[in-house]
Amino acid sequence: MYRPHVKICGLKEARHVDAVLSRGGNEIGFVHFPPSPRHLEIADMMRLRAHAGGRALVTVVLVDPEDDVLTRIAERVRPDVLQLHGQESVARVAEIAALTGLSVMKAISVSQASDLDAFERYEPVAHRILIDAKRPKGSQLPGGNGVSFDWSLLDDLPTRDFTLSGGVTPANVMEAVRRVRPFALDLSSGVERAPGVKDEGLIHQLFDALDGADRTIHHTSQRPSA
Ligand SMILES: O=C(O)c1ccccc1N[C@@H]1O[C@H](COP(=O)(O)O)[C@@H](O)[C@H]1O
Repeated sequence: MYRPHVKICGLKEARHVDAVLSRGGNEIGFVHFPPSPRHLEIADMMRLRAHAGGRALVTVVLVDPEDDVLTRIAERVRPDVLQLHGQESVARVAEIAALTGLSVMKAISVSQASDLDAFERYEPVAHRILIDAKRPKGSQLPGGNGVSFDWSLLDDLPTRDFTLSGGVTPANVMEAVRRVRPFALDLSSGVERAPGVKDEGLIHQLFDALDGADRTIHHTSQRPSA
């Protein structure tokens, strides 16, 4: 039976952390990037991290972070994963992993097949790769824009060991699971009623959809072959 690892990102309130964890979410993400409507200061991330305890992986999303920010976050928030969502080079990703001793998930942005060349370049230095849509024109944010990309571009990737993000919602999550079959899914805007405002009802709708997917895939795989 297959259900992807689920990360819900951009959480700002304990009640939303609880909603995600009550439905079996595997990973929660906090954004530390001041232009984002989901930005949290270090003290807020520490509070929510303590609230989550060991119930899920905790990830902090950063965009081209300086060493002093990395050190403060590693020491004070103590996340399990750092998500690097900026223009960090391969060498810089390796440096950040060594500096912090944390798992690093590098985001790569895709709008055409050649963008996936980055996958092979980052794979040797990043513990995980996240594949997101390119930012739309005019957006200040490199992620969290609620836009997806053509998932058929992923058909030729030789692995499913990546995190799919960008515009995943309760309405299309089943299609993402069936079409792409990624190790993990990551979403933020899809469970919000406005930018940066999570909606408990949408969080439940997402997991309801995934629970339905569980059953469908299980039945199909149990069917005896003719
Ligand atoms: O969510 C943000 O505000 C954000 C800011 C800066 C970098 C990344 C950000 N979010 C990440 O973007 C993707 C896709 O989000 P969405 O579901 O399309 O809204 C996800 O990985 C978030 O972690």
